[in-house]
Amino acid sequence: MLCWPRKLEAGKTTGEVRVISQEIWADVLGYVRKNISEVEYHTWFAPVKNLGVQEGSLVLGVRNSFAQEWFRKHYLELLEDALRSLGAQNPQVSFQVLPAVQEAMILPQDPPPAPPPARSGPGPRQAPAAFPAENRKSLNPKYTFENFVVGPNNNLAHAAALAVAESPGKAYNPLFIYGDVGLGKTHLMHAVGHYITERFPEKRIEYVSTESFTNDLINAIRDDKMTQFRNRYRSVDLLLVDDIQFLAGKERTQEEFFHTFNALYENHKQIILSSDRPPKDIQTLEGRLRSRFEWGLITDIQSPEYETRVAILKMNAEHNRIDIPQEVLELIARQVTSNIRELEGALMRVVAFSSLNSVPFSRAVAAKALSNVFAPQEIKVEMMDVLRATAAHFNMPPDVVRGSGRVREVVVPRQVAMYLIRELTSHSLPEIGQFFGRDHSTVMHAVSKVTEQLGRDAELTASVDALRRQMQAVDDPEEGTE
Ligand SMILES: Nc1ncnc2c1ncn2[C@@H]1O[C@H](COP(=O)(O)OP(=O)(O)OP(=O)(O)O)[C@@H](O)[C@H]1O
Repeated sequence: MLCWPRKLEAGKTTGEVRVISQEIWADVLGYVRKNISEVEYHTWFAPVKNLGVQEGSLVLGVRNSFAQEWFRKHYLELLEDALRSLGAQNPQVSFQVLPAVQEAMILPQDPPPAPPPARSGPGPRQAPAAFPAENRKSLNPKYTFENFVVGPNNNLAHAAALAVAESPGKAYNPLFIYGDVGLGKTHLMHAVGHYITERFPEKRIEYVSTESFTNDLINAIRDDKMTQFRNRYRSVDLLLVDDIQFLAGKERTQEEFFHTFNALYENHKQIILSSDRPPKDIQTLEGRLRSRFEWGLITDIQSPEYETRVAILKMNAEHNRIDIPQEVLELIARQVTSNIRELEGALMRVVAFSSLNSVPFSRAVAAKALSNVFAPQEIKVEMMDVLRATAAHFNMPPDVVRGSGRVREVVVPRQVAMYLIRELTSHSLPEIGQFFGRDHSTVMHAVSKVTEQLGRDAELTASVDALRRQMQAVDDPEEGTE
């Protein structure tokens, strides 16, 4: 059966499980979609609701008993394969017929069963009801200033965005933010949108990618609806345009955008543009547009340094109510260095892996979860790793194992930890002694005591074996973690 951590089972109705299982669900849908026809996918999978994990099984809500039977017969294996591809060893899936009311209640929280987007910008998520109806379509509720971690890599862009949010149309117009993929340009633009929406609910905001702007224009020309097109873009108070570099080489779109820009600018409406490069490096961009892009403020976002990456992971984990040790976040932050979207993906991968295999978070588990995606780094076993793993194995806090207690329940884990540190690290007896606040002869005694018991005491042998396997997965992420 598919095992999930007890923590998750216990809280199966909480947001925590839903968040985790939704991450898994999005991947499952991606897998399914690759393996069946589009018609089949839309007929059967689009209406399915992910109900989360219950008693170790991924529960899917279907519309009626016919669909339930159909899924059991035709898609069970495919769904199990999908979970296996995510690292589940004994996947289990079950189907529940949804009462009409429940179905309606679940809808707003579920991820859209859409195909993976060509570029992973903000998805078409549902926004809280408090959003003004017009703006909510285009702004991602997660992309707010509160959820944006400020570091040396982005503090100028952040300050400029905040200034614009406080005085739209007055501070810097246009604000031009550039930087590599996945570094937070869209997030900052949306943050300005949210800020303005909250303070001035009557203001109209339009967020659009350059690609959508181009497509809208093509459709408007085709359908003879240029007036509507112009009204739409020229009547807003804040225009956010993503990936403006894609204007390059599109003369008609550039022409139309030029007039949109002028209309807004002359009326003191705020424009924010994002791009992967500064205006001067966008080839085949008309000079008059380039110079307008340079009228306001041009600011860039760089790759985040280590501390900012850890802070982003921490905020993400807290946001999703995932209790994950700092050292695991640090490992992920060392593994993924240049793209925040990938950084968040890596965190979710570790969460899904640990959840699907019912193993607690640890550096070893994180290394294994990420080994297929990122080149495995050399991860050395440290004394602290062994102490933490041993303490968790015996269900007690690390400080107690390292403390002065003399009862057998504490002494055995302490001796096991000393034995494993001696075996798995290159630390000397005095160093290990110092780590435990003891003399080297105590460590020597512990090592010989455990050696003596191995093979004789089945329980102790099983504990040492399990911990050794877990620790060795740190050195060799390809090793099993069970
Ligand atoms: N400083 C930050 N703090 C918290 N989350 C961030 C930060 N920067 C980026 N992110 C997150 O990283 C992900 C990618 O960010 P975003 O989509 O804004 O990148 P982008 O620069 O617009 O990328 P692209 O060029 O692909 O459009 C988002 O989930 C966003 O919330």
